[in-house]
Amino acid sequence: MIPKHSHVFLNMWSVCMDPRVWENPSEFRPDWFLKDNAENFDYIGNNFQFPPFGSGRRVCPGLPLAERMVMYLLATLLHSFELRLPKGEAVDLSEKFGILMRKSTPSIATPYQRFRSCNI
Ligand code: HEM
Repeated sequence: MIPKHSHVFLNMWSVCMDPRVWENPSEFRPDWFLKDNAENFDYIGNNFQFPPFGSGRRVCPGLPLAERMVMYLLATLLHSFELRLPKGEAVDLSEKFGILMRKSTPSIATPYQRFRSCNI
């Protein structure tokens, strides 16, 4: 386990995929972040296990806005639209390494409105 206040330079992104920190890091396991576990995954920049917003002097200044809005935006989108892939296609989660981690195959999905009265 990496010490909480390590002064060793860490590559922020590789630590998110480090099996010493995360058991089976490539697995999609949203339960890691459920309420009971949430306090273990502080993301405000003091804990290097999970630094999605960076850390230190250049930590993301949009964190408080993102924290309030991302869940709301995502929930609204998923509530209002069903996203369908082209027939016969599956989502490919393989990654392409770079400054930003990208999907190696982009997914193209079509949003279908779930409710007739939906205005967004
Ligand atoms: C889920 C949403 C977001 C994520 C994951 C995110 C992530 C990041 C990360 C990783 C950095 C680099 C931090 C570092 O160098 O240590 C950064 C920087 C930055 N972010 Fe965000 N960000 C998000 C949303 C936002 C929003 C909503 C805003 C503005 C409204 C914003 C504005 C900025 C700015 C201006 C910087 C540059 C800070 C600097 O270099 O001093 N971000 N962000």
